[in-house]
Amino acid sequence: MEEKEISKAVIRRLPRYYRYLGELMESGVERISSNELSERMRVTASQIRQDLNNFGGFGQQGYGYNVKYLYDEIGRLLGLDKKHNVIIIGGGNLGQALANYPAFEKRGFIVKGIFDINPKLSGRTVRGIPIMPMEQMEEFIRENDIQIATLTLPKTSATEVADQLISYGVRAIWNFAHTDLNVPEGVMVENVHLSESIMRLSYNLTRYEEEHKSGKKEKK
Ligand SMILES: NC(=O)c1ccc[n+]([C@@H]2O[C@H](COP(=O)([O-])OP(=O)(O)OC[C@H]3O[C@@H](n4cnc5c(N)ncnc54)[C@H](O)[C@@H]3O)[C@@H](O)[C@H]2O)c1
Repeated sequence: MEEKEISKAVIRRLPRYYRYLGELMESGVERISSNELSERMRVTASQIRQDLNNFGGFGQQGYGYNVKYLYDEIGRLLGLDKKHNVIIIGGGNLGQALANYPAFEKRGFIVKGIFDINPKLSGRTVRGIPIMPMEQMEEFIRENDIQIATLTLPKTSATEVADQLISYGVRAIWNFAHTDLNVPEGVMVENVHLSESIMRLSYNLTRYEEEHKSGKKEKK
């Protein structure tokens, strides 16, 4: 299939489509209309049609979307049809929690190794994944075709370690350290901030409580 330029906003929504389509496939659904998908995903049907039209030729009037075809195509676009070798730098609480999560492997993200400066952690394993000293990182990256590096170390070391990773040929950084990294062109960074997510929840909760309070006042 020829691909046209897809907007960043659509790309951000693709993982969610992928998840829903995967669930539909698991429950044996072969075709779905934009209206049905809209109800499940709580997104307007017109948004779904607009988003999925980017891929062309999926929706047929009256037939809906072919779930498996769409799932495979979106998976291919997201690069999920290939395996990606991953390392984690910072084998503390968060690094170990990520290494302990087997679902990444199902999606093709294979955690090959964990690196940490703490010598007490060296030689340990997490779910069979070895924790190694930083001195071994360069050779490991070159020998194991590592594509993605996960940063779960303090922000004070993140920039320095990111620069090292880039010089060893890593092009994708999944950054959990609370700092913005300056990277050269051709290097991709995805920042994850769980605290921003809980702040959004807090905003919604606060707004609800405010509205609820004023609602009560009005009733009096
Ligand atoms: N982005 C998020 O949503 C999110 C959520 C939780 C924690 N964090 C951040 O992730 C980081 C890790 O959190 P944690 O709870 O796992 O902390 P932690 O202290 O349990 O683990 C950090 C690990 O990094 C190692 N380390 C320190 N400097 C290093 C270096 N230069 N090279 C390699 N390893 C090094 C330490 O030895 C330690 O094992 C912290 O910076 C924290 O603020 C981010």
